Amino acid sequence: MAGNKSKNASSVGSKDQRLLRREQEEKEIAKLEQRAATYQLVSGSDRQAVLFETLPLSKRTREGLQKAKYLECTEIQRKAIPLGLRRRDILGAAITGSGKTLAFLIPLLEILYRERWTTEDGLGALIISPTRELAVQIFEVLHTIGKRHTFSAGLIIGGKSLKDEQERICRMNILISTPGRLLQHMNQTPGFDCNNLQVLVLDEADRILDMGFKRTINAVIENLNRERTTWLFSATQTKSVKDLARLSLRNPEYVAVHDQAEASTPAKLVQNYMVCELERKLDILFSFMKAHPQTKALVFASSCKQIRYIHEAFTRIEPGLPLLALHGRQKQSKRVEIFDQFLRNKFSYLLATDVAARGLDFPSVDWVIQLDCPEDPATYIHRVGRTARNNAEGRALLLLLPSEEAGMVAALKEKKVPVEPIKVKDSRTTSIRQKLQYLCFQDPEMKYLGQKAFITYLRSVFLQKNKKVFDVHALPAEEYAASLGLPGAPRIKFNKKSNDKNQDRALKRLLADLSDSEDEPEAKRTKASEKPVSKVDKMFARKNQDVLADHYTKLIDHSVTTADGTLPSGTTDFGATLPVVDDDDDDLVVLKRADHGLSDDENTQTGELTRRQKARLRKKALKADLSSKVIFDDEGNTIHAYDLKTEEDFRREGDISQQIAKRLQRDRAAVAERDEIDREKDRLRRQAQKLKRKLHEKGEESEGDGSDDEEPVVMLGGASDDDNNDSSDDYSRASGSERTTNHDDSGAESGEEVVVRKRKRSRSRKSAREPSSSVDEPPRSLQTEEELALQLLADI
Ligand SMILES: Nc1ncnc2c1ncn2[C@@H]1O[C@H](COP(=O)(O)OP(=O)(O)OP(=O)(O)O)[C@@H](O)[C@H]1O
Repeated sequence: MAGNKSKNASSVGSKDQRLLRREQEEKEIAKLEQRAATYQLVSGSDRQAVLFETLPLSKRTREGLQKAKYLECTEIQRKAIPLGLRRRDILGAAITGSGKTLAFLIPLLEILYRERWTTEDGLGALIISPTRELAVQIFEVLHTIGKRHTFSAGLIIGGKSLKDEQERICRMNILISTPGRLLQHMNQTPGFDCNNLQVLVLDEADRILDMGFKRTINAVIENLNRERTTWLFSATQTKSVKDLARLSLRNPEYVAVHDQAEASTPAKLVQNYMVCELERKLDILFSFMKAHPQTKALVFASSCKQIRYIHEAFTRIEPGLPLLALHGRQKQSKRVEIFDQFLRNKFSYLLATDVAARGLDFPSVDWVIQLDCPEDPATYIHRVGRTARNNAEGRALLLLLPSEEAGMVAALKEKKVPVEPIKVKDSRTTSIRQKLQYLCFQDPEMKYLGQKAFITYLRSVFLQKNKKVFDVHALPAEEYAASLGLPGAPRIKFNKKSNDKNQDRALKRLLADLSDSEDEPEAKRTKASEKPVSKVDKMFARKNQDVLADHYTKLIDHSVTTADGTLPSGTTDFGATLPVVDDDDDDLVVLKRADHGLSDDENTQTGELTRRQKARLRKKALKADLSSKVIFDDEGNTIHAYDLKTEEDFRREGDISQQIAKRLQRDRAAVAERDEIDREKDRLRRQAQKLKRKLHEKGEESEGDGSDDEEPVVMLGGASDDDNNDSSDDYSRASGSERTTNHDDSGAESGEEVVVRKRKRSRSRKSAREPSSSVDEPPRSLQTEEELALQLLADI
């Protein structure tokens, strides 16, 4: 009784507490609404450092920030948060590493809090990220600062079971997702409703809005309500009116922190470029790594295949190097593992494609090395932005080919990127060519990787739009191949018909294939889902290329031509070892059908006729003599099967009505005879089937007559020579196996052979149970009966 009393008292107490808390929160929300409006007025001209404490933020958010030791706003936060709190649409642009993530996460939490959002209200905020890794990172920041809030948040990035996600997704208040997976849920998850959405955030907005995601994002936006608030953030923000119209932004505020700044890259980032020949790139990279063992660096290359090759080769040459590799062709679990490892490592080199170029916040990266020229200044800015983050120092090195220097340096300067040239010290560069050659010679797998790296690099250069910077014909293919340790340059033929449209399509594919985030599903889904790798890739997926080489040499044209029909400079014919075959118009390489050197005339002279020639002869013969049925001999000569009788021939044979009567009589007799045969066949077939049934029953009986310790093993499969060899005979005989050949009803061998093996056969028991046949009819063995049945069936 007393216990009940105290229970009641405590439940009343907690109810009171809840009510009290609710009341306090209501008061807080009212105050926050008011302060947010006033704060905005004051903060416009305020250039002083701003503490999070002073912003009109809820107690829960402030506690989360304090716990994570975020005390003072960065500039983009100072400018964007107040606007966000007022639910204005925002276009936020600020240099890499300047804190854009908090600039949207804080107001997002606040808006939902002020809306008193609960699980029942469904999805309140949606953040879209171009890559899985970035989505994970945003989720972690949200988790850190939103700890005190009660919203449910989910990460939807693919690479996991769709079903598991489907179960959770409908309960989420905040979702962080990659575009493709999000659309998949919009299409496939019942009850996933985004109609109540309050805030939509596109992180790395220019990337999400570019052609790689265009159709996906358009489809996603169609599923969203228009009354939402939309925020776009990036270090290289889009100002395209078209993009903004697509998102139905309402009078957006453009918050650009570094617009007036001297540089569009972090102030403490030292940036250099080095001009070097293509064939020296790996030597330079290797020498750099040897000279800087205690460094945390990110190395960017254009394609997954290059990353794989360099990673594999360098770890074999110098096993002590702390090397990691990250690219979009890895499994999600592997990607997460590598990401975490690089995050934790103090000294390490991470070889990566552009999957790591945007947004990722690895702590204390000292160097960013760009082995291959980036696609454009925006990509450059994001790549180098992995270092010198949040006011820290950092260094960036860009390797440029002589043909790329003028165009790229000019483009970078135009985008306010202060990059200075430095020279390679030959004396400090070690050549690893011989080591790579040895590796490729020793291990076909390495050679195969090298060939793939070669092809994808050339392809990436060919597909680049900016032809002022990227000139595939200026590449020294043979020397580059040698620098990868290959015995020669794989032959590539560039398609003449490659126009702008084709180039666009190909570039889309390249984006999926090379820069390769699996979260760039559009390119994958548009074509790549049916065609996940190009024909070139498939070709190179063959590991026995050398075996095929001779054959393919005949199939391909030996004159390597380029788009303008000339030989690319420095390209040599190494096609025999590495034929590249592709007949897609928009693909980089095409197959030229082989001229087998066999002309019709030559063949005729040899006296052998091709099938086509025979067909032609037949056609000719038919045309020449349509009145007679002709058949053909092997050489295609016509033979008249029968000649038509003329009326005169017919009359000469006697009275016409008599001839007809005779003919009828003959036909009737033939029909009767045929009927008799059919009846007999029918009888035999029934008899055979009956016999077969009996046999079957007997067979089952004899199989089943073993004791419990009998263990039949049934193996099904086509008869092979091996089945007749000694060992298999031994096996079957010694173990008392019986071999029967299955036949179909027509008596033909079905090709399916059943070997029934019994480990133990109790002969005594079997004979005891076998029905004793009548005395005058000796018992027919299973085999004899079967043979009889088969004979009967064959007769039919
Ligand atoms: N107010 C702050 N005080 C201290 N550190 C902060 C603050 N805001 C952000 N940071 C830190 O700065 C780093 C960079 O932040 P963030 O990743 O948000 O940058 P970003 O602008 O989104 O970069 P990118 O353009 O590369 O995506 C992170 O490590 C983050 O924890």
